[in-house]
Amino acid sequence: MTAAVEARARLEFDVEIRQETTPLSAEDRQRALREFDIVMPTLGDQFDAASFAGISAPRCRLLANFGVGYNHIDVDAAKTAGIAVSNTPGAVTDATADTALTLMLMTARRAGEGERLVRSGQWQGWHPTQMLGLHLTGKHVGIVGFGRIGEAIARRCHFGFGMSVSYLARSEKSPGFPAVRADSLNVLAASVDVLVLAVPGGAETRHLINAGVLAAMRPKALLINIARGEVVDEAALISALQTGEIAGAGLDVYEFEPEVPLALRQMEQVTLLPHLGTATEEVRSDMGQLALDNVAAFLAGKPLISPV
Ligand SMILES: NC(=O)C1=CN([C@@H]2O[C@H](COP(=O)(O)OP(=O)(O)OC[C@H]3O[C@@H](n4cnc5c(N)ncnc54)[C@H](O)[C@@H]3O)[C@@H](O)[C@H]2O)C=CC1
Ligand SMILES: O=CC(=O)O
Repeated sequence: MTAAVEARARLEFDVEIRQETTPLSAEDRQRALREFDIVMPTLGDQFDAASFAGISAPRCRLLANFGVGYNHIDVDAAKTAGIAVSNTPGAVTDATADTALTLMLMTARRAGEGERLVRSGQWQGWHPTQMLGLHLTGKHVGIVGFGRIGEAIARRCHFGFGMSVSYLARSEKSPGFPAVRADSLNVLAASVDVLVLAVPGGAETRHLINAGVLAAMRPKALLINIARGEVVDEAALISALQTGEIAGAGLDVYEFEPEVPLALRQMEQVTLLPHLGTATEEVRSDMGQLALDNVAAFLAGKPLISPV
């Protein structure tokens, strides 16, 4: 956690701060539930049903997740064990939308490929048809999942790039700029130049983007994923990229994170980021402060600020 968050945590609570950056092991998770009143996990810490089942009387009463996505926590199993869950919505929205736009621009304009060329010392100089990419201005973007981040991406696309916006959502939205709700995922996939994923992870959205959806996309279209890796069938994505069914992809998240298949790493038309969505000092501080606000509210017997 950032220095400001750590300082506040130490000032207000009796804390143990884990220094390792690797995910908690099964043993660590059980110890955490057994020994602490409140645990602040993050996205690699798999609090699955087994983590709770193994403990008869956990001391833990709150999992104050550091992050908005909570697909790594079995919330039903936590609640059955008497443990509440909170997350950090809002704090992450703009930074994650910015990362989506970074991936869109980098992939559309072949920025990674261009940078690799310059770094290799092989660049021969400007010429009229060198490394031509996709002009995003005026194109059609489709957003899968029109929540906080999906809408923030759409706003950037509309106001920044004059793109037309369509989205897939469970209900009609009124974002304050033109945006059309699509009838189905396949209809959306077939009609856009860039398909951006902004749904939560979890069983309901696992492999939402499968071979069928990729086949529906236009050959010049790009897929951008800032959601969760498991939302995309990664093997199907690799195949779609290899056969030219789609033109490129920009990924911040991976199905078996942090493993990134060699096939993806070898493809020039793919932009790969190491889950950087919220990675700014300010945003990680805001996330930590919100997580601590939840802790403080919980300990004061007040309602959680952002319960899951
Ligand atoms: N790459 C990164 O570093 C980050 C990734 N994320 C991911 O982004 C996700 C979204 O975050 P927020 O926008 O804050 O959440 P949100 O809850 O505001 O938005 C998610 C939207 O997706 C919709 N949705 C869920 N299942 C759907 C489906 N099958 N079809 C269509 N719509 C569906 C929901 O109704 C909701 O409107 C998080 O759950 C997290 O997994 C969030 C922050 C950073
Ligand atoms: O992936 C990050 C999150 O906040 O969720």
